[in-house]
Amino acid sequence: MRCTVFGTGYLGATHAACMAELGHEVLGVDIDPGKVAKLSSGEVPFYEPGLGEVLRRNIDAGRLHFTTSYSEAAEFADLHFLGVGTPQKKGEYAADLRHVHSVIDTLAPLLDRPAVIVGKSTVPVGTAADLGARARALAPAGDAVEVAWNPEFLREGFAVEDTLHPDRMVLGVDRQRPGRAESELRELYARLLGEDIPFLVTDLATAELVKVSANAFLATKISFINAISEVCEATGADVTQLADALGYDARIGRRFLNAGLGFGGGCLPKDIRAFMARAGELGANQALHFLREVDSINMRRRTRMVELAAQVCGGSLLGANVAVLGAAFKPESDDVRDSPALNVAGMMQLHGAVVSVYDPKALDNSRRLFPTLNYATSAVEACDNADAVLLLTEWAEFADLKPEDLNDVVRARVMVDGRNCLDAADWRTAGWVYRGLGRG
Ligand SMILES: NC(=O)C1=CN([C@@H]2O[C@H](COP(=O)(O)OP(=O)(O)OC[C@H]3O[C@@H](n4cnc5c(N)ncnc54)[C@H](O)[C@@H]3O)[C@@H](O)[C@H]2O)C=CC1
Ligand SMILES: O=C(O)[C@H]1O[C@H](OP(=O)(O)OP(=O)(O)OC[C@H]2O[C@@H](n3ccc(=O)[nH]c3=O)[C@H](O)[C@@H]2O)[C@H](O)[C@@H](O)[C@@H]1O
Repeated sequence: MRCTVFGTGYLGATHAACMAELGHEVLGVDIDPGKVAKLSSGEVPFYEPGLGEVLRRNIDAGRLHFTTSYSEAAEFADLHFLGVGTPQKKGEYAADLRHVHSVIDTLAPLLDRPAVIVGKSTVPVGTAADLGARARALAPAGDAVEVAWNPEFLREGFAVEDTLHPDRMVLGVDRQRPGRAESELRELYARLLGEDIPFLVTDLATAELVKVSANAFLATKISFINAISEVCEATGADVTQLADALGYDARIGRRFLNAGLGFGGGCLPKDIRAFMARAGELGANQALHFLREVDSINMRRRTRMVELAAQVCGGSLLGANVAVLGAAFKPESDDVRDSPALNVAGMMQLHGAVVSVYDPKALDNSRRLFPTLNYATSAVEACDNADAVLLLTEWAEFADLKPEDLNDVVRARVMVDGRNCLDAADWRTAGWVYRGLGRG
């Protein structure tokens, strides 16, 4: 089969490469010529484990190409995926849909034969129906253009794995109109679905809500354990052992109960806010009030970390040398969008600390976002003469750090473990002051 993918960022580049991996002919479309040039040459313009190999294998096979040309895309296929960004609007909670609208407004007028547009982006409920009306009005093919919604659930750092082995496939279709989105996607995903992966077909609104509800639940689970973490801090209890004990209950499960600096990234924070905004527009805002608390618990973790850093530096950050290990919003990613680690680093600098940041993959993106911070090329360099070391993103190389790696590097043996990924006893035995978030 042939398909296009509009938007070749973290989601779209992965989707395009993986659809080619399934044996299809794919054309990725982006308005960023730099990104298109890099992808066309087999270079992934961001860090995503394993994606480079899939990209290059399928470019070499002649199945995968990238372009900035919408007319080329309209000619190339009749199945078009939409994977552009839906960031939070400046100064509002609502999602910014201008990129989504731009794809439809530019592509639809070129559609002079039947076509299926399948949304992957995370959008407020009701968007898909609106885009369908918009596309049918603009397309020469009129009602022969169908808009469906197939939300994406991939996690950064596991994007290829999650795309090729999803937990489930969800497809929303316009129940008012006969269409071929379901048959097209069943054919496109056939090699995936063979692994008895559930394929749920529903209406457009339900599919849109499944996605935002999934992210809202995940954010809620994280803020739940971080709320409990605040109680643990007040009682000297250990939230990591508490989470282990909760996780043995199959109804709760241990995953996403890691207390620490909380959630960031280009999705969870914006998606819960957009969900609240949309619910408000629909008159259902009471229903999602709890998400306000989810958001504020999450943001409180960051200010708590800054307080803790000041505490361990003798009560003030003024003039303190602070090493920050981790800048990406999570390990195995270079994504610094709403990174809790960088947010904390920036706040500490504002409090007068001299901050030195190291991250295995996210330094370039960090420099662009926070140019005034100091950046190191290794953990040891970042910790040189440090009054405190803050572990804020749990990269494996940081979780594997031993006290002897840093004993003679720092000015004061103080470790603040923002992701509770170190063994407190190891560090305390080596004479370090060790503080976790919610670990006594
Ligand atoms: N990043 C992730 O792990 C996941 C993201 N999503 C959702 O997917 C969507 C995209 O997210 P990301 O890939 O992270 O965003 P991104 O910002 O990395 O990529 C978006 C891409 O779209 C391009 N673009 C913008 N306007 C365009 C247009 N008119 N035509 C063609 N290309 C255009 C941009 O140049 C950029 O390369 C969002 O709605 C997000 O919530 C869903 C699941 C996972
Ligand atoms: O819509 C999206 O973009 C995606 O958002 C999340 O994926 P992602 O943001 O890539 O990363 P997660 O692994 O979910 O982590 C999100 C944040 O939560 C934090 N987190 C995660 C787990 C945990 O136990 N505690 C915790 O603080 C991480 O550090 C990170 O900052 C969802 O997990 C994906 O299913 C979804 O497709």
